[in-house]
Amino acid sequence: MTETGNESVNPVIRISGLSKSYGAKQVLNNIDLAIYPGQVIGYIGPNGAGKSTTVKILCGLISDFEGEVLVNGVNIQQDPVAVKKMIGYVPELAELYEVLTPLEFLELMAGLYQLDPAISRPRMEKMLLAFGLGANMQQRMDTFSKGMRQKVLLIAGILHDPSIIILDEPLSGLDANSVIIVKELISRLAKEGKTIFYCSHMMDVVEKVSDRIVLINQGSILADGSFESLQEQMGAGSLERIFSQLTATDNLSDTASELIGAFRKEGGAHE
Ligand SMILES: Nc1ncnc2c1ncn2[C@@H]1O[C@H](COP(=O)(O)OP(=O)(O)OP(=O)(O)O)[C@@H](O)[C@H]1O
Repeated sequence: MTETGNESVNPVIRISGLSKSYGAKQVLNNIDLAIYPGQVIGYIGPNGAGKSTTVKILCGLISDFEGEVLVNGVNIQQDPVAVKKMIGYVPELAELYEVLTPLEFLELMAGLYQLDPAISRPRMEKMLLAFGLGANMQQRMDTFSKGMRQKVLLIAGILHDPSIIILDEPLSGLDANSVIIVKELISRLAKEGKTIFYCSHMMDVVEKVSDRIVLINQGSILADGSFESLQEQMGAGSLERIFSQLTATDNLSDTASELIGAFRKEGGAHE
């Protein structure tokens, strides 16, 4: 399956022969991937496939790997600081310095990115308001719900207006209205030419927001293309179905029966 997107321009991210082992365990196996400006990449795969490891390498958090990663032509192993400035990373779970208010935390982040307060302050206030956190700007974050924290993380990740945004399960804990806002935000950022690398297990959302889906399993790319092209190749309707066709080793219905069976005594009586 092939890449999609504007291949007449240089890729924003070029990954060549990327392999990574933890001790004796190889978790990424010779990955090649070229990602183009404005693409929304849905990066999917089963638990343990190697998604977070790829993301950590792209964000410069893991530097001991084989192969080459170029971000806008900059080699990440040679100049990780330059690459970090181009990338916004929104992790699923992160330390938020919970004794701070969202404004204090975002100002700290803006300082790390060396942003001009005249630009960053109104930007963070507008985003907090848009996410319905206007009344909580001066409230310590240890009183925040999971979804409220996730919104602050999201704002922190895009505050410096990066050209590449890496989102790791960004919708985790968000309510239905906030999910709509984030999906809309992703599509508008992509229209502005930003490149989005979106990791998620929520197949229905990946199907809708991504214009290119890359599926990895056991550290290798199994599929790469638009949702429509994957549908055509696999003869399957939903991304959930395509995912399980490509990655499930067992019959999932039998597995569910086994799990239910674990709650029953021999002979079928319920505990
Ligand atoms: N620091 C580490 N030390 C040793 N093994 C690790 C380490 N981090 C990850 N692994 C292993 O590498 C493999 C890939 O992990 P990774 O976190 O990249 O998967 P993932 O696709 O993000 O999974 P999930 O969907 O469950 O988050 C797994 O087998 C995991 O156990």
